Amino acid sequence: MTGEAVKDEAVKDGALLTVEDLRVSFPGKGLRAPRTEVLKGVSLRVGPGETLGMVGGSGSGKTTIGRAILGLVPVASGAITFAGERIERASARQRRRLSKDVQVVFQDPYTSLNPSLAIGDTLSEPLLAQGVGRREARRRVGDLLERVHLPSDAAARLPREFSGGQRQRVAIARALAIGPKLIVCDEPVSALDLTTQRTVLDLLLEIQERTGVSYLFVSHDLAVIRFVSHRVAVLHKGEIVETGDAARVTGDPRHPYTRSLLLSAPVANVAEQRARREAFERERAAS
Ligand SMILES: Nc1ncnc2c1ncn2[C@@H]1O[C@H](COP(=O)(O)OP(=O)(O)OP(=O)(O)O)[C@@H](O)[C@H]1O
Repeated sequence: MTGEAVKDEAVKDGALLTVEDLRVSFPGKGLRAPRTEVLKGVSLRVGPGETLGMVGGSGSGKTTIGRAILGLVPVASGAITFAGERIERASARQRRRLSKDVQVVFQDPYTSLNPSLAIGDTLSEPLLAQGVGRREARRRVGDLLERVHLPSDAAARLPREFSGGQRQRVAIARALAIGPKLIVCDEPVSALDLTTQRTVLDLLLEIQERTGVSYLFVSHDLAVIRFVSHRVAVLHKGEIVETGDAARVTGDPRHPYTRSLLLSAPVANVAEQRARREAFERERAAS
C-alpha cells in the first residue's frame, strides 16, 4: 500500500493516530541470541479529543508503543499514521515538525525536568524553538503556569523547590506549551501518592475538555485507566488481547487476562471485588 492510500484512509475514518500491525524487536542478550519481539502486531487508533488507555502488566510493551510513536525505538514493521501522515520511519526533520503536535509526559517528575533550569526557562524552551519571540514566550509561560494551577512566581524557581505533583504539573505545562494534538502520557501519575494522583488526573481531564487534546495514556493501574479513558486497550506479552469502551472493558472484561488484571487491582470496593472473584471462580470451575 502506498503512503498516500494510508493517508486517505486515516483521514476518512477520523482517527488522529492509527497504529497498524506494529512490530518492534530488540537484540537478544548474548552474541548469537535471537532478537526478542516485544510488540507482536499491535493495532490501535486514537480519535481527536479522545483518551485511549493502554493497560498491561510489567514488560507487556506499553512504554515501547509510546516510544515507537515518538520515534525513540526502531520499528521492524507495521504502520504509524498521525493526522494522515506516515511517521513510523520519520526523518529527523519530520520529527522536529511533528514535535509541535505530539508531546510526551513521562513517569518520573524527578528526572524528566532539567534540574539546573528555572521552570520559566523549561517552559519557554519549546516556544523559542518554534520561533516565538522572547516577550511573547514570557507571556505564554505565565498562561501555562496558570493553566496547570501553579503560581506565576514559579517561573523563577528551580525544580528542586517543588513537590513531585507540582513537578508533574510543570511537565504537563511543558507538553502543552506549543498546543499539541496528542500527548503520550507514560505512567504520568505512578510516582505520585494517591491524593496527588487524583489532582494531576483531574488537571489532565480539565485540559482535554478545554483544548480537545488526545491522550494515549499508558498505565499498569486499571483504576487510573478507568478514570481517564474513553476507550481501553489491554496489552499482554506484546499483543492487544482486548479493546473497547472503558466502562465495558473494566466493568465486564471478556479476556481472561483482563479479568486477572482486575482481580489483582488494589481493592477500591471490597464487596464488588469479592463478587467479581466469586463469579470468576464459578466460571472457571464450570469450564
Ligand atoms: N531498548 C531496549 N532494549 C532491549 N530491550 C528492551 C528495550 N526497551 C524495552 N525492552 C524490553 O521490552 C519489554 C517491554 O518493555 P516496556 O518498557 O515496553 O514494557 P512496559 O509494559 O512498559 O513495562 P513496565 O510497566 O514495567 O514499564 C521488556 O521486556 C523490556 O525489557
